[in-house]
Amino acid sequence: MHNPIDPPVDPCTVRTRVRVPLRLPTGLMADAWVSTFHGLSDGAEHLAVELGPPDPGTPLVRVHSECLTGDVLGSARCDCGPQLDEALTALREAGGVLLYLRQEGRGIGLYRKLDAYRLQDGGLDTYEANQALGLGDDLRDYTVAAQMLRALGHTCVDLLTNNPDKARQLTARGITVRRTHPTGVHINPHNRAYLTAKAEKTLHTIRLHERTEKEKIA
Ligand SMILES: Nc1nc2c(ncn2[C@@H]2O[C@H](COP(=O)(O)OP(=O)(O)OP(=O)(O)O)[C@@H](O)[C@H]2O)c(=O)[nH]1
Ligand SMILES: [Zn+2]
Repeated sequence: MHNPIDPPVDPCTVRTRVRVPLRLPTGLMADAWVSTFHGLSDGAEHLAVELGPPDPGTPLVRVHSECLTGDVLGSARCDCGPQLDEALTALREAGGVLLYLRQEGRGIGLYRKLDAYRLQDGGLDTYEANQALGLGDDLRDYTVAAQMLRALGHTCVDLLTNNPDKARQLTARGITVRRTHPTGVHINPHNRAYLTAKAEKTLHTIRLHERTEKEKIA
């Protein structure tokens, strides 16, 4: 877990390494530029993707934690895939930055997340499963997100998230969060219990009474 009394890491040690265009298919308004970094405090290969109109002033920022099962494979056990799609659309329109953080499984890694899924299929919720594995509820530290934003020249942002801890940690790391925009609610029968646990235990701003069109029909 993030420790609020950790001293801030010197942001001047972090700088972009390369910044290259992704060469998106035409028709998507503008290209996306992907940046890598030198000196990130956890040494992992996090990515920043700048989208939409350049120089948007206070950029819209999505701090997205890696979820291979949801982002890439389309798993409906969580809401990560639809959140990523939604963020990419919003960023293309408004102009902003996606920070794609390599924090799979809220920081416990892919294999242990799948261990946790097995425990959840036995009746534990997402946090109880982490605890049964001897792990904290959420191991994510967003120091690297603050470092990446500073290296890109952003110290004031609008944040797209339902997770209050992201704004709290960024603020503690010297980034001004001017506004927080909630993401949409992407509920389905397979992720309802997961989203309920997030709303009740970690106070994610998710309006659970909203039902998907599919659920209304079922
Ligand atoms: N340990 C664990 N990690 C999970 C589980 N389901 C999704 N994740 C991971 O959780 C991370 C996404 O976190 P979420 O809590 O869904 O959302 P958030 O990033 O806190 O908040 P938002 O900004 O609103 O999306 C990704 O790294 C996923 O791999 C699970 O059941 N157990
Ligand atoms: Zn996910």
